[in-house]
Amino acid sequence: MKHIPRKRFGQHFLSDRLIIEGIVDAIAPAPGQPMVEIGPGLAALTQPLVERVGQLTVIELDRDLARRLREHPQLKVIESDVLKVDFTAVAQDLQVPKLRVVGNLPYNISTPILFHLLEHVDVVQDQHFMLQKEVIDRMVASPSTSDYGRLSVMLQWRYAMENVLFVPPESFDPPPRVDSAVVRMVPRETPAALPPKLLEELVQVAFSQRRKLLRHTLGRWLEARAFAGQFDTQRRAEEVPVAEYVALAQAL
Ligand SMILES: C[S@@+](CC[C@H](N)C(=O)[O-])C[C@H]1O[C@@H](n2cnc3c(N)ncnc32)[C@H](O)[C@@H]1O
Repeated sequence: MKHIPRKRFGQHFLSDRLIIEGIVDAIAPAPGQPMVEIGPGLAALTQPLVERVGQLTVIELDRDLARRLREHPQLKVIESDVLKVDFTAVAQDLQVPKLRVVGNLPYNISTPILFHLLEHVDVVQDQHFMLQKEVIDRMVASPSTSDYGRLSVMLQWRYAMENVLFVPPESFDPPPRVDSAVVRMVPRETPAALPPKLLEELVQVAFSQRRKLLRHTLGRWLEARAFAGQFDTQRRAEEVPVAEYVALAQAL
């Protein structure tokens, strides 16, 4: 039976064969690799991926799609909201130290998914995600650009990232209203040790009023914490490189 795409699940199914091949090539799956796909949908990526890896774990929220996927003998289907999936437990179940995570993500929850996976970064080998191009622009942005913000700092601290493929709306059925792209995210091997929640709070305060100088926002926050170190607050949040935010969080 034909599946009617559900808007509330962000269902835009890939239909362009060349783009699908391009994404699979960018992922470069190899036999036996432990891989997890988020939101397999109608299996546009799932099928070529599983042909190369042999076995694949997929996470799908839509009950009808999950039922179809369960008929595939090489798939292990987790029928769940991805935000509730414990990726560390998935790696333990598969008895592997690290997972490769891939997916054409539902765009309405792409940022929460990225932050959820950040909590499980220790069991991730790499991530390849299709997202709104505008979100990827923010993820990989450099300081002193309008795209540079909370997402850039929180992710660049922990991952090396690159935009690997542009994907136009016509590549999907139904087409989304925005351009898309594929990002490769590789966890950094020796990240600075610090509590992520502290960095998150600091960065949120810094970017709360991005047009103002930091002395009005972060400066006050640092004063309240009796911070006695050196940090130039005569700048705007977007002028501060990731390494300086990380060093400040470490000094607190
Ligand atoms: C953009 S579609 C991609 C479908 C397919 N991978 C493709 O490329 O054609 C997003 C998929 O994620 C699923 N999905 C939406 N919200 C989800 C959630 N919270 N957890 C897991 N899967 C979800 C949708 O049902 C849909 O299959």
